Amino acid sequence: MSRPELISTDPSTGEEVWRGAEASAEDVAKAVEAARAAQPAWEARPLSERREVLQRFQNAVRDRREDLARMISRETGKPFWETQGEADAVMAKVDISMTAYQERTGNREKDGEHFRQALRHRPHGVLAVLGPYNFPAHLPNGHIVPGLLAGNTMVFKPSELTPGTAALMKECWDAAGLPDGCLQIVQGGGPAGKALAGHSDINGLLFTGSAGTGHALARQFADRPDKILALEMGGNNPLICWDVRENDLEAAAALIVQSAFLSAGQRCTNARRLIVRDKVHDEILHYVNEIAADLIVGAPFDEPQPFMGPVVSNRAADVLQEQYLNLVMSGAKQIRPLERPDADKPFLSPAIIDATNADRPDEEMFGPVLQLIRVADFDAAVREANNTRFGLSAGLISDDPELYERFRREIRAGIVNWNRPTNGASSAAPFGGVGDSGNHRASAYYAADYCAYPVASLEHDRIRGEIGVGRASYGEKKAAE
Ligand SMILES: NC(=O)C1=CN([C@@H]2O[C@H](COP(=O)(O)OP(=O)(O)OC[C@H]3O[C@@H](n4cnc5c(N)ncnc54)[C@H](O)[C@@H]3O)[C@@H](O)[C@H]2O)C=CC1
Ligand SMILES: O=C(O)CCC(=O)N[C@@H](CCC(=O)O)C(=O)O
Repeated sequence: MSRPELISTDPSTGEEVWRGAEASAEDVAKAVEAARAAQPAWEARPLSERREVLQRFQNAVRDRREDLARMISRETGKPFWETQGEADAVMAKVDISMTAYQERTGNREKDGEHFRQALRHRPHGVLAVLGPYNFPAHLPNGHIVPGLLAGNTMVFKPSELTPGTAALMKECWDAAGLPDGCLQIVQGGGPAGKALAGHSDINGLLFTGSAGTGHALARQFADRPDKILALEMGGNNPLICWDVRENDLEAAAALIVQSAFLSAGQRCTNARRLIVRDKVHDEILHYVNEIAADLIVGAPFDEPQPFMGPVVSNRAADVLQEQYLNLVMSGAKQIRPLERPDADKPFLSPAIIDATNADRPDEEMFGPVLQLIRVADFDAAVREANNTRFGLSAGLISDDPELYERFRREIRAGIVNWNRPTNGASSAAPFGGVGDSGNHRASAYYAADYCAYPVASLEHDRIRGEIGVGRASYGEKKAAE
């Protein structure tokens, strides 16, 4: 029986980018079976050999850096300057994961008087990875590299919007000599993801995507405490701007614009809510508006390069327009409207809306919309910042270090920044959130933790056994000594 086709298209032109077959449930089962068959030999290889494969993968990505960046730009619409950065992040992940593996999950032995204590780590076995579209190479790679390094084999289902990027990454692994079966790609959307997540022979699932899908997966895994489930989900991220000196206003506005509109607002770490002191910060708004008006929105390979491209699809643009309209209808005031110059294309302008007196649903608006919220004092600002079921990233822009001390202590989020954008997190630090942003299995530097489990041992080279207190002859033995 022929399989349904999966086609990815360039959001900025509508042109076809990649075409292939969508995996059926049987294909998913075969992929898991192949990964299972390959796992013991991969784990048995010395760590040095697994590291060499990873380093060859890094070289293969270096050789194809531009191809990879082009493919990501074509499938997502992200500007070429940005996707070259994503290709670099893919390469950088290898060294960072090797350091993290040693530091977080390395082996240790300690000799005592009566026995040796050892701590070693073992891979879980076969791990499934479900990837998002917005960083289709870097984020799944952030699970795959540490997973393979720890000795797992992996089955990766990329986003249905970015199959070509996953296929190209696989070519890099093949060029690196990763043994057959160690990384299986299954292409498809929700149904393929469900089949993979529900397969009885995976040992765990590493997910990056929306909170809605993450909740569905948590329900699917509810009765499987034996399987590892790492959920990296979205946010409704706050950025407080407070007590900024006159001279710093323009710089503050640049931080706000970058936080809100980088990647056309399609980063989980983008600021969604800008919280300011009632009336006082109108100058900031003036600068934010001025910079936002100056941002180039364009196709990925345009010259000069755009600041941001389209959102990923017409469907995504429709959803955002609807969410925006709902805010307007519920009382929000437009400061910069959300515009879509061509109704058949998903290019959106950066939008700012005063939502202070609106009914604001605590949902992630995954696009270039920044909601302004005015409050009376800093207590109210922090309360508003924490007024969300999510807790991924949060930022404070202020010249006052004491305010930052308070903010850092009182805010609930996994990424908390001061006078830096809310996005652009480092892979050399843990990356994850609280609330509906994750399930306490931070990724990036801490990905090593969910890719292996600890085994603690008490050991002796020779057999030494004795029953002491409680054995009838113990007293006599003691007396004889
Ligand atoms: N916390 C983090 O590290 C990050 C979170 N994200 C979040 O990801 C979202 C954007 O990515 P999307 O691709 O739109 O997310 P999504 O949740 O729609 O899809 C993610 C993956 O799950 C699959 N999937 C969808 N429904 C499924 C189901 N019922 N069962 C199994 N698999 C299913 C998709 O095919 C895709 O591979 C945003 O919410 C963003 O905040 C994105 C990047 C980083
Ligand atoms: O996973 C890592 O290595 C670091 C985290 C990271 O790259 N975060 C990015 C965006 C991820 C996203 O929003 O999709 C960032 O903080 O900008």
